Amino acid sequence: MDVVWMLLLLLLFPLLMWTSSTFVFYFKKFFYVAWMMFLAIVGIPICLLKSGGRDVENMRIIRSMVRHVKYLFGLRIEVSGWEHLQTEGPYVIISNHQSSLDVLGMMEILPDRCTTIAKKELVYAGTVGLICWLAGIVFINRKKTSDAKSVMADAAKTMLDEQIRLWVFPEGTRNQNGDLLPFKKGAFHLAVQAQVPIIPVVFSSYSSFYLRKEKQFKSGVIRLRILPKIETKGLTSDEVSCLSDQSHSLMRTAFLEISGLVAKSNGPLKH
Ligand SMILES: CCCCCCCCCCCCCCCC(=O)SCCNC(=O)CCNC(=O)[C@H](O)C(C)(C)COP(=O)(O)OP(=O)(O)OC[C@H]1O[C@@H](n2cnc3c(N)ncnc32)[C@H](O)[C@@H]1OP(=O)(O)O
Ligand SMILES: CCCCCCCC/C=C\CCCCCCCC(=O)OC[C@@H](O)COP(=O)(O)O
Repeated sequence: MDVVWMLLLLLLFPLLMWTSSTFVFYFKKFFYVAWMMFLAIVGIPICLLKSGGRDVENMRIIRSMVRHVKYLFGLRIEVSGWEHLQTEGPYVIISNHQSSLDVLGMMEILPDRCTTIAKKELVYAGTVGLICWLAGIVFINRKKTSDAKSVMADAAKTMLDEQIRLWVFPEGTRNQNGDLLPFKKGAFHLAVQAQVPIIPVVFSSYSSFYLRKEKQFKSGVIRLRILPKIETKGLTSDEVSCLSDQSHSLMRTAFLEISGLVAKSNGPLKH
């Protein structure tokens, strides 16, 4: 009897994959999380053996372990502006944030000694949380601004002391509304406090292959554009809003361009 059920399931799986895009969506999402969890199980002992604990150098291990994942999902990543990452010393990378799939693009271009700022809930994400901690990810409590500010002020000092680069998602949350959300200020305070440049990175819209509401997850292309660095030397906290607006405007223009979208004067964005 068990064999009959097994055979039925084996037949049902390709049938569902062939006929139901909703099934494909849930299967791919499940597989993405499961595969990352599995990679983390393999990666954790490697990190521990190589560096003995929490160390930004562990990001190299994550980077090399995650690079093949795009092929499993039929995703192609096209990068432009590599030359803008040829910057010595610490800097802050800012990018838009659409989904946990951003990790794939991130690992495609992640410079050495670069870690990220993440919500504290991620540390509890099983093996993925543990490997994130081992790779020096800085966890913040978004609900307590004062705590988040002090963690980020410490990060500004650590960046300089230990020559570390930090990747921040200034929208502060995942967003797939076809445009950028207004930016939170933390990334810009961080760069000004450390007096380091900001390098904006823009991911094109995922709407041609990944739609959360419509339950669609197809093959597709992610365009990643690295923009020229923005210097912060000599700037003070008074200029943070201006810096944030300037970055937002540059990134929004690039986002629309690489996503093939046009902004209507008062209406929604259209392909
Ligand atoms: C091998 C297997 C691998 C497995 C796989 C591994 C994957 C390995 C990659 C993982 C990758 C993870 C990816 C995670 C991705 C996320 O978790 S995204 C979510 C977490 N990140 C963030 O939220 C970062 C952005 N947020 C911020 O920076 C926010 O500003 C803060 C710090 C949270 C504060 O938030 P807020 O209070 O809501 O907002 P905001 O309006 O910015 O600030 C309020 C006031 O405080 C001031 N302020 C803000 N920040 C500061 C500051 N630092 N200093 C002084 N004043 C400040 C502002 O200026 C503002 O004052 P006004 O200008 O209005 O007077
Ligand atoms: C105890 C088990 C919990 C299981 C949780 C599964 C964790 C995800 C596992 C594999 C995915 C690999 C990529 C992990 C990094 C993605 C982090 C991420 O995208 O976090 C969301 C955060 O940016 C914004 O969150 P909100 O949209 O504000 O909320």
